[in-house]
Amino acid sequence: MLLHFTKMHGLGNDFMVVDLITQRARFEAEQIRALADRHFGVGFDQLLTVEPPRNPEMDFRYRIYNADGSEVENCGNGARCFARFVCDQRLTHKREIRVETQGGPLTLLVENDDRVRVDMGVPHFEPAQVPFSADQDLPLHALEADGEHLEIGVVSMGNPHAVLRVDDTETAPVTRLGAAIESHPRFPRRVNVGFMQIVSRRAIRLRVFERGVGETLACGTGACAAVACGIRQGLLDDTVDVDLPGGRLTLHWAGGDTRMFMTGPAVRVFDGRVPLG
Ligand SMILES: N[C@@H](CCC[C@H](N)C(=O)O)C(=O)O
Repeated sequence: MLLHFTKMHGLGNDFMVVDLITQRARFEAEQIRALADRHFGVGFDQLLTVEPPRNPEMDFRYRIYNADGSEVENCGNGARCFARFVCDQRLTHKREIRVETQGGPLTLLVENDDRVRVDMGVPHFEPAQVPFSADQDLPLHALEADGEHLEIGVVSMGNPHAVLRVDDTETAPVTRLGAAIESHPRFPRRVNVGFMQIVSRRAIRLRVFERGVGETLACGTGACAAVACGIRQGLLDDTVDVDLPGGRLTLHWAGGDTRMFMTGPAVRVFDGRVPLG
């Protein structure tokens, strides 16, 4: 059987997008790992599937799988590509699209200039919701990883994030510390790890070591997590430009129980077909 897919990216965080409304397939973790392989497969950070909603109030179900085959709760750059995909494929005529994810509902707003704005929901800092093992809900938690004493912010954007402040993202030990924190026993479901450099109250630089992938060129939920932690720590204003290795996202969060908004591009690269055994 040949499976149709579209290769897309959001700031270089790349995706294989599969329409499971007009075609049928089921993915095993091993197949996903083979498809994600950059030498022997299609090559991607995440596989995104477009499915009919289970909840009739939603327009679509949006499922996300990391390159290691694990299914995850949320993907911000993927959400923008998902919106662009369902519009381009004429699966909807709406410009405001409601999708259900494992991490909760998301609203995607397709703008006229090829950019997509996503309502990313409310950041949750309570350790149990991340999940992270800690007695108290603090802006910064002490963590020992790879022989270092670190201070991290933790937050759930539907998926788990740890945010570490660094002086310079260029020289930050992203691979070494990212891997140590990703699989730290205090994060029972593993974690995405952001390395945030504060440039001003309205601008940060960020590199993210993603759970189940490694370092990517951009991470949308990672950008939300860094800005949420930075605002909670009193370091940032409510609107922040986030410069990632793959480009810029703009984030807005008014704090507390308000919802966070992310704006950025979504690019279609090519369409293809692969055999699926
Ligand atoms: N690239 C993503 C996040 C994808 C999921 C993440 N690796 C996880 O395991 O939670 C984004 O843009 O948010």
